[in-house]
Amino acid sequence: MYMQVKDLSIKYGTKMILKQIQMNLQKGEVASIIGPNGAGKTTLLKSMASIITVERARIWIKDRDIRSYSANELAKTLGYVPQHTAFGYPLTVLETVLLGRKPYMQWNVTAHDLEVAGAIMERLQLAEMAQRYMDELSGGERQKVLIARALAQEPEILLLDEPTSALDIRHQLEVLELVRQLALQQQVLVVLIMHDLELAARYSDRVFLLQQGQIYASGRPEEVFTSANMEQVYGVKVEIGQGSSGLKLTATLPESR
Ligand SMILES: Nc1ncnc2c1ncn2[C@@H]1O[C@H](COP(=O)(O)OP(=O)(O)OP(=O)(O)O)[C@@H](O)[C@H]1O
Repeated sequence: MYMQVKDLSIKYGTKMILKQIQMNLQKGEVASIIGPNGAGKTTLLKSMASIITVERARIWIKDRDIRSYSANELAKTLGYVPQHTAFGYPLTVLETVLLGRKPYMQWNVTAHDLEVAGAIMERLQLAEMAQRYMDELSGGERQKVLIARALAQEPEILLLDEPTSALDIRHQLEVLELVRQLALQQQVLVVLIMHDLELAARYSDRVFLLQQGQIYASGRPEEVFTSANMEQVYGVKVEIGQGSSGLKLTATLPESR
């Protein structure tokens, strides 16, 4: 097993936020975490990224407790893109992407670092804005730069918290196609938090449905996206059909007819 979450529980004050989470994740798969607002998705992803430190050996990467990784080792292994990032000082797009190379650098940016950053920026169509400042970008452009920074780390695990939330439909598909390719071609493990259930179904090999800090269901998209699960967890009526590009979910409030 490549990455494991073993019996993870997390409390804020007296409130249990995560309860006995178990996940076994393989190399090369795209896994989505879904669930209603406040279910604990971000808390789970932050624990997996070691942003939240857990007290016991609950998160394992390649059979090693995540707490035994040095910061540098972890940055080469795992890239994490949060939902929101605050920038303390002005950086250009290129400088931001190059920050992703930091775990590999000695003193200076090498030609190879520039090459890696350049290739990723080309792939995400950011090359033309390389010299622009982050605070001059649109929300979607900024989101793509942060994904590019994580990719520049050349991580084996990519954890993305709602990576497509600020993107228009074309850029959503581009980013999701890109992560699927990374999983398929470079065997990267990708874990996404997604609110768009149809996109989650389409791009994930596996889905973890969270409800009030617990995994309510997990499995292949067609196993998890059932009317019963959706109604139970989201409190909506969902008709599930087969569209041309995957599952089609039509949700209605239970009281509406
Ligand atoms: N630092 C914190 N201190 C106390 N409570 C917190 C903290 N961070 C999150 N919570 C609470 O933990 C619960 C889970 O939050 P989390 O952000 O993990 O949910 P989520 O599933 O990602 O939600 P969303 O879909 O709205 O982003 C929420 O009730 C939230 O209010």
